[in-house]
Amino acid sequence: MKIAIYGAGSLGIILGAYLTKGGIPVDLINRNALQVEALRQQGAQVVGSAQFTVPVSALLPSEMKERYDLIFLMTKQLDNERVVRNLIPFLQDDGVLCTMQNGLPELGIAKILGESRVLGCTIAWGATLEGPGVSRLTSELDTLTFSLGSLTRKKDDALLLEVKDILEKMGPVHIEENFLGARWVKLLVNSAFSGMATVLGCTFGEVSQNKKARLCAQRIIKECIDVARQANITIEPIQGKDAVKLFDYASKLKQKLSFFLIPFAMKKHKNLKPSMLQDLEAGKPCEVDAINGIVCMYGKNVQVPTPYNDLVVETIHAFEQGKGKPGFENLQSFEKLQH
Ligand SMILES: NC(=O)C1=CN([C@@H]2O[C@H](COP(=O)(O)OP(=O)(O)OC[C@H]3O[C@@H](n4cnc5c(N)ncnc54)[C@H](OP(=O)(O)O)[C@@H]3O)[C@@H](O)[C@H]2O)C=CC1
Ligand SMILES: CC(C)(CO)C(=O)C(=O)O
Repeated sequence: MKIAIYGAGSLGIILGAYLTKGGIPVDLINRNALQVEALRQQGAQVVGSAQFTVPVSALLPSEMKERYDLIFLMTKQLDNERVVRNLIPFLQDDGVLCTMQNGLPELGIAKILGESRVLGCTIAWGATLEGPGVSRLTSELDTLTFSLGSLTRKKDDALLLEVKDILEKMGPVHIEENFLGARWVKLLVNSAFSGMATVLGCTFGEVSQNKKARLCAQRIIKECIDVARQANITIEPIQGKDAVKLFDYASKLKQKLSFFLIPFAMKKHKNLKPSMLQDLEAGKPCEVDAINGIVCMYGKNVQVPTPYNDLVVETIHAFEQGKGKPGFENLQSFEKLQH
């Protein structure tokens, strides 16, 4: 199987390093010439929770010549239509694209490639680019899990099983038949913790320790659960935890319990710094429309209000336009929503 990672940055360098180390040849493709040069000269360097360096095959998009059976898509979800259309000539006629992006990217990509040629995978671990060819694994080693699926394929589908074997060179892969439900649980985590940590300029741990920030995260989780329920989506567990059971509430008592549980649920992920915040710090636009924005869009469609998600989107877009910056002072505007 001829395989590529398209958009080998924070995540892609780490996945590429693990696959290559595990004996799966893979091309790491990136538009940034410095990255490609460093990957060629020094190899893919993983630092942080795991530390190793592996010689890899790295290419610029202009150097792509082959047609791939499987492309892992790891660019940010800002320009997906153009990126995916440009990849069509580099996919075999029966080749598939597996998007590892956050949000709900499969639906848009399926409109371009057709449902049968799109796989999706949620990644429950985190990574931060440290420099050309170097990426820091920020999650603990027992959380390097993947949730793999598609809009149409069953659990025993041969292709899903083949991709599972490939990804298991890095960590456990769960094939998810209710794949949208698996997407929604990651969307819930990203909306609440990536959203708030980006607004406040902090880590997941700091969101859950600060009671005002935790309250906002709790409300965002509740909005996601309410929207998904109204849209007939059954949210799946993540890393063995059932977010709906833990965090949905109809009574004051359950609401208090859910608030109390948040720091425990986030313990293993306390050091995560969201990729949205990393983008803002690098002066780049971020994926907020594909994360909190998607929840707001679904909310409108099913008529469930999403005021906390709306304010995250509004606040982060303001930062992108140079109005304000991430910091705990932004909690003030969220406090107004409680009245
Ligand atoms: N980082 C994380 O911890 C996690 C990220 N995700 C998701 O995974 C996806 C990738 O994230 P991440 O690895 O952080 O992203 P990065 O921005 O670190 O990596 C993407 C890389 O792709 C390059 N790129 C962008 N557009 C193109 C293009 N058209 N052609 C070739 N190369 C391109 C970028 O270059 P340039 O620098 O020039 O933009 C960048 O180096 C996102 O959807 C994110 O939400 C999911 C879980 C965790
Ligand atoms: C929070 C994290 C690292 C979880 O995998 C993530 O999805 C992101 O930063 O985009």
